[in-house]
Amino acid sequence: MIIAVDGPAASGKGTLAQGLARHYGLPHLDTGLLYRAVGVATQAYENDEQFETRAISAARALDATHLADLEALTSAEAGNLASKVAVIADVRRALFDFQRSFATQPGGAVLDGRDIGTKICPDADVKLFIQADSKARMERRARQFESRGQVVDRYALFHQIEERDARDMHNPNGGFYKADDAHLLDTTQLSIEAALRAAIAIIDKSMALKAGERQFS
Ligand SMILES: Nc1ncnc2c1ncn2[C@@H]1O[C@H](COP(=O)(O)OP(=O)(O)OP(=O)(O)O)[C@@H](O)[C@H]1O
Ligand SMILES: Nc1ccn([C@@H]2O[C@H](COP(=O)(O)O)[C@@H](O)[C@H]2O)c(=O)n1
Repeated sequence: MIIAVDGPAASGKGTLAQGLARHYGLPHLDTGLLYRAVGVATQAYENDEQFETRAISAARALDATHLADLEALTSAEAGNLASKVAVIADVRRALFDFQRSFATQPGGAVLDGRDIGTKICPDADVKLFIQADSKARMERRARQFESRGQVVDRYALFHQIEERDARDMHNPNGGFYKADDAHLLDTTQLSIEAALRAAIAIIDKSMALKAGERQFS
């Protein structure tokens, strides 16, 4: 079974995807980490004319060793850099095969990102689009950073998240929108556990419906 989980920054899609992977015994890929790793590898060229070519080379050279330093990859700066390299068509092309072969491994997988249901796995068995209002997302991210001992400027963080969302939504090479067959799950008022229970209910119902359709076709 392939489960696609998409949604904006700090909506909780990664946490949810991890929980789903545990529940269904599937491997999980946080695809944002790939873009973050490319962004971090290209950081020194951010304001340089070589930025694009360096990002493409980094994407082509990416392997699992570049995904190890989670602390660096999950910083606000890495998220920002990720959304800058994510607009480059050849970067997306270079990362496509990695994501696609992860998704199509025997038994299936859970992938979370922005374009999983639309571009990477349009054939996913179940697609979830996770939503939460901007203030809730900012607060979740703020607490995440504070738990690492960082001092957080909530006003700046709110604007950073909105800016990144806007860049992602208007990315001409991205696919960040809710697929027609994706299930919308708003987690603004849901705890992590309640969001996971709601997602499992959606998936189980959807898989049961599909099994029923197969039986009568
Ligand atoms: N339903 C929820 N209620 C409260 N906190 C949550 C909820 N879901 C996730 N969180 C917390 O919010 C923070 C961000 O969650 P997470 O990393 O899963 O979001 P994300 O959408 O994957 O973010 P990004 O796209 O930026 O990687 C984490 O600290 C996580 O524990
Ligand atoms: N499938 C994806 C995943 C991510 N991106 C870009 O990477 C940035 C960081 O992603 P996070 O999920 O870790 O926040 C994100 O803002 C996107 O620009 C993407 O394009 N496609």
